[in-house]
Amino acid sequence: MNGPSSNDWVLPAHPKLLKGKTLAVIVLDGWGEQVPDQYNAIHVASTPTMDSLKEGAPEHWRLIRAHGPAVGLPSEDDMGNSEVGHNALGAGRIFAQGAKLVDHALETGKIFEGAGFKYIQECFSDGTLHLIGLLSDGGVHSRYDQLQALMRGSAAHGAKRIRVHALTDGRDVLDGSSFHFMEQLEKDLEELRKQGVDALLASGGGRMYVTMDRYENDWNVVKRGWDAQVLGEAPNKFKSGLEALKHLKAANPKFNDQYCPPFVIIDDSGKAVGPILDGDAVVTFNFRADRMIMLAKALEYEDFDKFDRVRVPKINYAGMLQYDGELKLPSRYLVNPPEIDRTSGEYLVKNGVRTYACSETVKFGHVTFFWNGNRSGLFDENLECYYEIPSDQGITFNEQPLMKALEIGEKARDAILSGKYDQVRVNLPNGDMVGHTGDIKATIIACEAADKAVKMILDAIDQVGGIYLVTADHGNAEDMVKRNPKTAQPLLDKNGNIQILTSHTCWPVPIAIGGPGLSPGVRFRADLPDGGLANVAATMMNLLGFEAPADYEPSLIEVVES
Ligand SMILES: O=C(O)[C@@H](CO)OP(=O)(O)O
Ligand SMILES: [Mn+2]
Ligand SMILES: [Mn+2]
Repeated sequence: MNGPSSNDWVLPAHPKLLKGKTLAVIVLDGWGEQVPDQYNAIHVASTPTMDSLKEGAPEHWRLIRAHGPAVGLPSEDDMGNSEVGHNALGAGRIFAQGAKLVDHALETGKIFEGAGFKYIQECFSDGTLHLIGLLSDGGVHSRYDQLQALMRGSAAHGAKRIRVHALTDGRDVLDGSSFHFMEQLEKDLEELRKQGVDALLASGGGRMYVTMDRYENDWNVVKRGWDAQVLGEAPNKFKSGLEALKHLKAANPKFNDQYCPPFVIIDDSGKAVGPILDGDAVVTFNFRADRMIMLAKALEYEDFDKFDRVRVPKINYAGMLQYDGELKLPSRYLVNPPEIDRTSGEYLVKNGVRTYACSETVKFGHVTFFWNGNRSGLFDENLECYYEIPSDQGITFNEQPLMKALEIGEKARDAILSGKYDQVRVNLPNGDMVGHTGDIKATIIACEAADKAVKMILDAIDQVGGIYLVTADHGNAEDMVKRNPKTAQPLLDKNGNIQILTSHTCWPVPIAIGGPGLSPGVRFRADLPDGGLANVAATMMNLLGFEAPADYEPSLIEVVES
């Protein structure tokens, strides 16, 4: 759909709510609502500010859906994630997301008829098809069944030589599950070999240490992957993926899937079996954008100075999707991305709303790029300021659970007090980033830090007579163990240890509104019990004094006579 004509961008004034109140929009990353037990880090943490907001229920505090179809994912079993969560928050409508679009393209076989695949296919007669991505069925960045279908379909469509470059997960799925996925991959590759396709694993490494950095936090991560995938070089060399994982784990008591060191697979003569060479085809098979963009740049850009690529092979490269609509990156892709248009950010800027958005690097793109429908950059440099606080590099965030929460709080406070902005939007990463480490103690500290940052922002809103809207993009820190779905009791592994959950969850997230600028008659409607993240954009527009576009999901608030 094309954008409306310039007149259509005008949002009508809300009949009852006035413009001119500063609105703080706070997104707590990975902050859901779940049973209050010892494995709920948010519950255990001292979070007086968030607790006090809860007292406003049901008129000023409620829960909203942040997973599954409510955010455009295939099923109720799909946990939420930052991409789909911030897309829904910013766009005010539910778009079928990457996971679903790829499923459809594979089920119908359309993926193999598209221009992207045809481009890849050009290399099949003489070159190798390389598939790089996350080995997981988490459904956040990739899914194993999609990789399977892509390998089989490519073979059926003429690929003679396939090399997989696998990134182990342990973040969207249980730590340790890389062994299971690697075993499955090796079986599937063997099956292909039986059918006459020369199919092998070529390299591997853990997602957080190899390749899948985001927002240019640490190019070394991408370089490690480049060396293994393209140059066929890594400090660790093995004959098979399983052998690699077993050895690396045995060698390091702290080994985990997310931080597995890079390795390459070698043949009997000690030569890497699958470096990327001139004339090869490459597909990055993750559907999610943020953690593939840096590699896409390294693979596609002629001018590139982020690290020494040593050798830049002439390849036909396609992403599973196009990851950045504004940069048109990558230029070739197998499946069209969701066309997220007319986002609230674009509307608001066209209606003169001045916006300040801030987070630290690891989540900076969430409140900007994802919020704006996977679009880089500002809509209007005169009305917007996006501020990035550099994240710590090279650490797992349980080592530094405070992260930059207080710095984000300070920046937001200053932006609010400056009077220069109508909307001040932040993402507070702590619950999520520390929750992903599986370290419960550190996650508790992380949640306390996020709560303090919320307080700083709410205090500033108090001072200027503004309004706040506090919510989250999906669950994480509220549930740190894998549970028996029937009893909710923690599940034990074969050694009798509690299984730690490093992933997001399917739990709902809170939303709270308030502040001295909130009209007394404003309250959450009772007739939207299934409301989700996509209902937030219209709510924000109302709080800023506008009616939302007619096709946005309905606002969560109503104004009653008080
Ligand atoms: O770290 C990430 O990439 C995901 C989990 O895979 O988390 P989030 O969606 O919160 O960014
Ligand atoms: Mn998130
Ligand atoms: Mn996360």
